[in-house]
Amino acid sequence: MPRFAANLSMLYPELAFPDRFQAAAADGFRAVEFLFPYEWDARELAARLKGNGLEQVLFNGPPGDWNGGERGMACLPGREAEFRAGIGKALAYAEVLGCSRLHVMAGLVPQAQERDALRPTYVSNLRWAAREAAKQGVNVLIEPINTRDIPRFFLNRQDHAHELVAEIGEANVQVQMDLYHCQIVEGDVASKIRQYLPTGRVGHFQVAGVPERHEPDVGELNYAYLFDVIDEVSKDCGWSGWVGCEYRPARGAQPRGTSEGLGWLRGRRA
Ligand SMILES: O=C(O)C(=O)[C@H](O)CO
Ligand SMILES: [Mg+2]
Repeated sequence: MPRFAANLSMLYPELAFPDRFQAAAADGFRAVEFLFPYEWDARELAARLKGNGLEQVLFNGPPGDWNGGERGMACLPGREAEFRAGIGKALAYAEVLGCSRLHVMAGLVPQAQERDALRPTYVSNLRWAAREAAKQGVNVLIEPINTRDIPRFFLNRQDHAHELVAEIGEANVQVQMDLYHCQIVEGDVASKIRQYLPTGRVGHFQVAGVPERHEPDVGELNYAYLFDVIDEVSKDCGWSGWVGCEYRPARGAQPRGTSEGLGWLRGRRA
């Protein structure tokens, strides 16, 4: 059975962020992920994890000016110093949270620039981040994201991500395979799991229904089937990572809306 982690940036929206740890544990989760922890003290978050018996399995590096529309800095020439400072900050959080996966967002292709022209900057930034992360046993993850949600995002396809991982050439760089984005951009999701999971280069999965990004049992993807594929391939190749539940509960911020939407998970937990 896949192991499922609650994404606390999206689940339990009716609760204050620090209270979501307890809610996730009460719903039977043993692990969590979230996007950005930086407005919270790392020690306070570590205490929430410990107090609720939870493991932190993933979070994101600083994305640049998120409210101003930025979605990462890794591909942006001229932002290297800020990128490196952000990785330093993220790794300090990773240490305190005991987290071994860091998602580094690629960033947007600036207007009037070609994606390929940004590749050297992206590769060199990721290589630097990976070497820093390796010093504390952290894996750096890169995630293809669909361009409907994030227009002009640098990284959209699984094949592009795996090509870049090979070019970066560091053992601790892996792909965060978000099946929601994968279905929107390219489809053929089960075949892609079978193609990429055995390579050892998939570090984490994330799931959500398509197209609304609600619970996995809402929408066009058959997750019961896909979880069986992950199970089957994992057994063959010895993969033992996590599946992040990164969706917006269909019942929105209604009290207990997240918990009531977890029916899809019943009987599926490792
Ligand atoms: O949007 C996603 O799918 C993510 O996983 C990012 O971390 C946030 O954009
Ligand atoms: Mg994702």
